[in-house]
This record gives sequence, C-alpha cells and structure tokens, in this order.
Amino acid sequence: MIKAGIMGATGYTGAELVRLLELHPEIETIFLDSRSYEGVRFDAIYPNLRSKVEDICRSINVDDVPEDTDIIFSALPHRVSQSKVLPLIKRGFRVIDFSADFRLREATIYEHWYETKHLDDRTLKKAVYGLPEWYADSIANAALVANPGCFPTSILLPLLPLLKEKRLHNKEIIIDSKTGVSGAGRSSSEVNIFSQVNENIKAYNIGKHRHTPEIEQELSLAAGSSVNILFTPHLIPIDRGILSTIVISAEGITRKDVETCYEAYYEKAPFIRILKEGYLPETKAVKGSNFCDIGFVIDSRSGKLVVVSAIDNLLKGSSSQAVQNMNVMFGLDERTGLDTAPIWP
Ligand SMILES: NC(=O)C1=CN([C@@H]2O[C@H](COP(=O)(O)OP(=O)(O)OC[C@H]3O[C@@H](n4cnc5c(N)ncnc54)[C@H](OP(=O)(O)O)[C@@H]3O)[C@@H](O)[C@H]2O)C=CC1
Ligand SMILES: CC(=O)N[C@@H](CCC(=O)OP(=O)(O)O)C(=O)O
Repeated sequence: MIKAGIMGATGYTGAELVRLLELHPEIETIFLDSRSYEGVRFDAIYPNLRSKVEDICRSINVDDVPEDTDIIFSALPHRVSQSKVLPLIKRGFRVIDFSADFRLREATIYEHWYETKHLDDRTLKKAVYGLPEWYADSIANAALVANPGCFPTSILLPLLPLLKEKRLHNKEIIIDSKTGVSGAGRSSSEVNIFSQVNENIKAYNIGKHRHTPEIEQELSLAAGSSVNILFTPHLIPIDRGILSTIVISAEGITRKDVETCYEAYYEKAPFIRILKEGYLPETKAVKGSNFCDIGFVIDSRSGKLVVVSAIDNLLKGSSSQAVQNMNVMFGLDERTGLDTAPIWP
C-alpha cells in the first residue's frame, strides 16, 4: 500500500481528498494534519464520513513526518503551503501541493500576484504543473507536483488543444467563469455568509484575478507565443461547480476542425468528455466526479466560437485531480479510485 499524509486535511479540499483516499484501493492514509482540530476524530468534523474515517487529527510538525510516508498532499492555503512543502521536499518526500505556491514558473510573477516572497526559486523551477492530460510524463517522475487552480483547470483543458494546433488566428480570448461558494474554502467566512451568497450573483476581480497569470502562462506555452486573456469570474449560489464560457474568433475554423482537434488530444483521456453537437456542459452533470465536460458552438452570425466547460471545483478542480496525479506518479492506472459516475441531481 502507498502511505499518504495530508497537511491541512480539515479544509474543503482536504476533506474531499480524505474521502477519495478512503475509497482508493492502493492507499493507506497515515496522518491527517490539523492545527485547529488536534485530537479530534475526523468524522466529528465531517459528518458525511461518519463511521468511514475515524482517524484522529494531529498537528504535524514537518520534521516529524514519518520516514516511510510515500506521498504528502498539502491542502494548505497559498503562502502557508510553501513554508511546509519546502522542508518536506528537502527531506526527500514526494509532494502534491494544492496551493498556488509552485504553479507559476517565475518567482517574480508569483511575488507580484501573491504579494509575498517565494522562498525557493530552485524548487519552484523543478515543480511540475499538475495537469495530467498534458504533463503526465513529467508528473510520473516529479518530486513536487503543483496541482492547478480550479478556474485554470476549467479553462486550460478546452483551450490548450486549440492553441497547440494553432487553430486560433486571433488570440483575443474572453472568458466568463462561474464558481460555487466552496471555491473560497471553508475558512473564508465573509464569502460564505448565506445572506450574501443566496439569491445573488456577482462578478469579481475582473482583469485582476490571481489565476490570470497561471492561465496565461500555460496558454502561452502551448501557443509558443504570448497569450493574454480577459477573465471575469462570478460567484454564484451553488455549493460546488465551475462553468467557464470562452469566446474566441471562429475565423477559418469549422465544427469538424474543433472536433478533430479535441479528438487528437483527448480521445484516450478518461476524464475529458467532449459533448456532441446540440449538447452543452452543466455543473450538475460533473458534480462529485473527476470529469471535465467540454462542448462548443460556432455562431456564424457573430463569427465566434463559444466553448463551454464544466468541472467540480473540489474534484477535477483540486482533490480528484490530485489523486489522478498521484496515480500517475506511482504508475497506477489514472482512473484508480476515481472511476465513479457524477451524482444527479
Ligand atoms: N476550494 C477550492 O475549490 C480549491 C482550493 N484550492 C487550494 O487548495 C488549498 C486548500 O483550499 P481549501 O480546502 O478550499 O481551503 P480551506 O480554507 O477550506 O482549508 C484550508 C485548511 O488549511 C488549514 N490551515 C493551516 N494553516 C492555516 C493558516 N495559516 N491559515 C488558514 N488555514 C490554515 C486549516 O485547517 P486547520 O485549522 O484545521 O489546520 C484550513 O481548514 C488552498 O491552497 C486553495 O487555494 C485549489 C483548487 C480549488
Ligand atoms: C469562490 C472563490 O473565491 N474562489 C477562489 C478560487 C478558488 C481556488 O481555490 O483557487 P486556488 O487554488 O488558486 O486557491 C477565488 O476566486 O480566489
């Protein structure tokens, strides 16, 4: 069995990871780290895991992580995560980091967007961006995998094939994303207040969301030249899910071109579902799963290609994508422990 430890296990993504690892046939979870719930049984915090996860949370000092731990997941907030991950990497552990601390390849860009110093540029350069549909070979041998952000996952998966195949003549890319409230995490009380979220929809951080450089970094690498986006996130009153609607010029592109392009990259990708003409993604159709659904329309009146994607932010947007990465790192079938159908309604 692969021995796994989780730092920050009591957050939303940590708890989803605990649930997934409980179902995983090759994993034994050996520690659940928490500052706030030291000595508390995990299922006393998360009632959905009653009688399933009875382990006691412990506040783990990185120096005390057992030598025989095979993989450590850090589900800590960004800025905090790097301070724990770096000593673990130094001790020779393999780590999957959920935070943004190792996703941006340039420390200066990280420091600008996250307004904090990066503590180790050399380790940053060695980290592998954990989008398994694109970087599986590097992930397989990585010591440190930077699990992508939730919005970036929903945006990169539909756009990367089109950019890689130079299908977009005009690189003006306008993205409208909608996210459920769990995207803000369990501890963000301000965003989570029922009366502010319920029956409300709002745009935020237009043109300045911290996922912008992450998305542009990966799109530019695929395109082989600099790509800029206009990204508008919205907070909507659902628990989980992200729907991204991406508008690009359809100049010189047919439906067949787009289909062929997606087929070439995703035919063997078990978690990408390209929807047939007449169907479009919806958040509920991926809820509770590692799927990313992608559908598109070519609108001849406006001359635009409109691509829509849906993921579960806590799963393909973080915890199940991390398990998919772990499967790749340990040479397992990437579907191991993840081969479930979404829940509906
Ligand atoms: N929510 C989402 O949809 C996604 C989240 N992510 C990333 O995953 C990571 C975890 O996110 P999420 O689970 O939503 O966050 P939560 O706020 O739900 O959980 C984070 C946990 O980290 C622990 N923690 C330890 N030190 C600190 C600290 N100094 N400040 C605050 N919390 C601390 C807390 O647990 P305790 O007090 O018990 O130690 C807390 O429950 C973040 O880096 C986030 O950016 C990535 C993709 C999607
Ligand atoms: C609703 C909400 O607030 N969502 C978060 C993004 C979610 C996320 O977790 O992204 P990281 O992995 O980069 O932290 C936001 O917009 O900042």
